[in-house]
Amino acid sequence: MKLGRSSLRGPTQPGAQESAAPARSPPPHLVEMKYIVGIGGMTNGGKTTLTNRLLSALPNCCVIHQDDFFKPQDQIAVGEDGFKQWDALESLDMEAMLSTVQAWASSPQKFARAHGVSVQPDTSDTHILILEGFLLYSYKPLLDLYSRRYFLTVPYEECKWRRSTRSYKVPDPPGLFDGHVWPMYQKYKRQMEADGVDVVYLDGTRPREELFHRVLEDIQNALLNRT
Ligand SMILES: Nc1ncnc2c1ncn2[C@@H]1O[C@H](COP(=O)(O)OP(=O)(O)OP(=O)(O)O)[C@@H](O)[C@H]1O
Ligand SMILES: NC(=O)c1ccc[n+]([C@@H]2O[C@H](CO)[C@@H](O)[C@H]2O)c1
Repeated sequence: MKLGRSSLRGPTQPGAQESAAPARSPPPHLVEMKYIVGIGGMTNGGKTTLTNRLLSALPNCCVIHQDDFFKPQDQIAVGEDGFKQWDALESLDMEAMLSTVQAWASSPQKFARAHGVSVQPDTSDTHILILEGFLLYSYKPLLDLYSRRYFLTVPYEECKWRRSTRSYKVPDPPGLFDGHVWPMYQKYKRQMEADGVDVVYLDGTRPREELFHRVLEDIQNALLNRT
C-alpha cells in the first residue's frame, strides 16, 4: 500500500464524495485528519525528550520509535571502519517500521487502543502519529508520508558529550563516536540535503520547554489550518 499525503485524509463516510450532487467538501467535522510528524535528527539531539512532551500534550497521539526496529546484533555487519554498523540504515528493519506506520494509517483508533492511547471523543476526527528516530528521512518509502519533518541538531562537542553519558543496550566500544557515529551522521545528512528533503531544523541546545512550545504551536497551527 502506498500512502500519499492525500490518502491520509478523507471523508469518514465511505462514498460521501461519490454522489451525483456537485462535488462539495464534507464539513470539517466529518473529515478524518491523519497527521504524521517526524521528530528526527542526530543521536542525542533531544528527540526522545521532545517526543515525550508532545505525546502528553497532543490528543489522540501515538508514537513509533525507530530504535525499536534495530535488527538483532548478530545481523549487524562490521564495516570498513572496523565497527559494527549500528548507524547504517541497513541495520534497521525499515520494512517492518513502514508496516507499523501503515497499520496506524489504516485504523488509527484501533492502533491507539492497542497501544494504550485513549481516544478523546471530541477530537476523534484528528489522529497524530509521531515517528521518532535518527534516520527518519533516509528511507525513501516513508519520506512522503510526513506532514512535518523536524530535525534536531547540536554541535559536535555537545553531541559527543551527551552520548558519553548514555548507556545503550549495546554499549559503545571505545572510539565508536568519532570512528562511526559522527561520520555516518554526516554522510546521511549530506545525502538528505542533496535530495532536497524539506525539514524544519531545530537547535537542540535550546531549553527543553522552548523546543516543546515551538513544535507544539507549529503542529496546532497546522491542524487548525489543515496544512
Ligand atoms: N533541550 C535540551 N537541553 C539540554 N539537554 C537536553 C535537551 N534535550 C535533551 N537533553 C539531554 O540530552 C540527552 C539526550 O536526550 P534524548 O534521549 O532526548 O536524545 P535522543 O535524540 O532521543 O537520543 P538517542 O536517540 O540518540 O538515544 C539526555 O541526557 C537529555 O536529558
Ligand atoms: N537500540 C539499540 O539496540 C542500539 C544498539 C547499538 C547502538 N545504538 C545506537 O542508537 C543510536 C540511535 O538512537 C545510534 O547512534 C546507535 O549507535 C542502539
